[in-house]
Amino acid sequence: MKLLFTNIKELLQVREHHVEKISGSEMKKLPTIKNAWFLVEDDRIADFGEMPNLPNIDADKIVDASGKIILPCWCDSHTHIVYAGNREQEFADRINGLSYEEIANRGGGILNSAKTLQETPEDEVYQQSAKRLKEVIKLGTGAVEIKSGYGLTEEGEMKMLRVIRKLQENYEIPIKATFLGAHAIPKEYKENPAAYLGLVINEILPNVAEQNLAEYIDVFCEKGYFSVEDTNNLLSAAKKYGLKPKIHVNQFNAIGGIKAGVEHNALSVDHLEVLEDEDIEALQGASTMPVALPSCSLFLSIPYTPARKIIDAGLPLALATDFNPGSTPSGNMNLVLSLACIKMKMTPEEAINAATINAAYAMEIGKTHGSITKGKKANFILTKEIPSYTFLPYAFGTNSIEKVFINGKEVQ
Ligand SMILES: N=CN[C@@H](CCC(=O)O)C(=O)O
Ligand SMILES: [Zn+2]
Repeated sequence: MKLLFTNIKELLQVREHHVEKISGSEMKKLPTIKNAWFLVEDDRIADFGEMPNLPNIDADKIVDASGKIILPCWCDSHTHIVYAGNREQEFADRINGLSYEEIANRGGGILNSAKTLQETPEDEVYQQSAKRLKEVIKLGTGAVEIKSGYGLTEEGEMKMLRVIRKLQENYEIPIKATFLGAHAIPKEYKENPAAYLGLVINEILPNVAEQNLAEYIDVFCEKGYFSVEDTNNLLSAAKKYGLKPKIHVNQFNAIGGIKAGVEHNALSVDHLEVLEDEDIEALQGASTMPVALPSCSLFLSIPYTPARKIIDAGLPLALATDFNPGSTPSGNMNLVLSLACIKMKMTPEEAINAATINAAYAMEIGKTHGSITKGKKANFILTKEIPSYTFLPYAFGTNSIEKVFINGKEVQ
């Protein structure tokens, strides 16, 4: 099946060759072709170029994309899409003055979602999660990472990871699974948190690895959750099973988690709302991708990750949603882009690079996704008629997407 798009106003993120990641001032450059054609053959990007040079192509279908833009789908490298129920009562409690921390301390927060998850049958968790996945694909997301972490028992964590596996089997987009057993201390372990970490390391992790249910290991490295020492112990244990770290660090406090992550060759360090100079230093020269989650900052009214400080230090940056019931009940990457521009002062070019190529790096799918490159998977967005690509983050809250294509097929 050959699908040809003609008269495209602008084709974005065009890379002749695969680029691993984009750092520092390079992030301001977004390669594009104006007045372009774009050929998809089956599930792959076959060719592209400028309209005046369009060769004679025997296409099965031709789409006139006049006034419209084509760009690679967003890659969302940090989500908690698999969960049960919601936490809108906590949202109301926060409006009435309680903080996220106060809600967590009285047994709400992650523990609240863990209770609901444990009580909800696996198939029901699957149905609720699949609904969210379908919703975000329609919003232009063509790859997601999904974490466990609302089980907090062996049974609960395995249940979540099995749901992720079922999503992997039933959906065509790349889905990466992350084991986040060390997300919070269950209340039964309040007096003995070390015993819970022991359970995660000695019981659940080996089981997860044996059943090959996760590729990555995550931990909430934060005051009141897991210390840097806990993080080191968990990441060392996970390494033996071949699980690479992608970790939650520096959300509320800078306690040295970034350095620990880099020392363990973490694929990414995520959140970074609170960032000190030594954290930036730790990231210099590392292969670890910093990941910002601006819709979490919006929802919790916490600081935004200092993108300028990160990028101006020559580092790369990726953007993700953090879709979860407590801190970010939204999986809309388009909103993430707008927030990155409006609140973090990223240029539209930087934001698009962060949500495509760098995001693909943060989930190790860069060879097949994240750019318009011949041979890569045909996961792309066709916009409505819009004046320019800057309109995408500018018109926040407007859905500028006309169609989404996954593996060359239009998402219905
Ligand atoms: N910070 C840790 N975990 C999630 C929030 C979890 C929750 O509140 O349910 C996050 O990334 O924001
Ligand atoms: Zn998260």
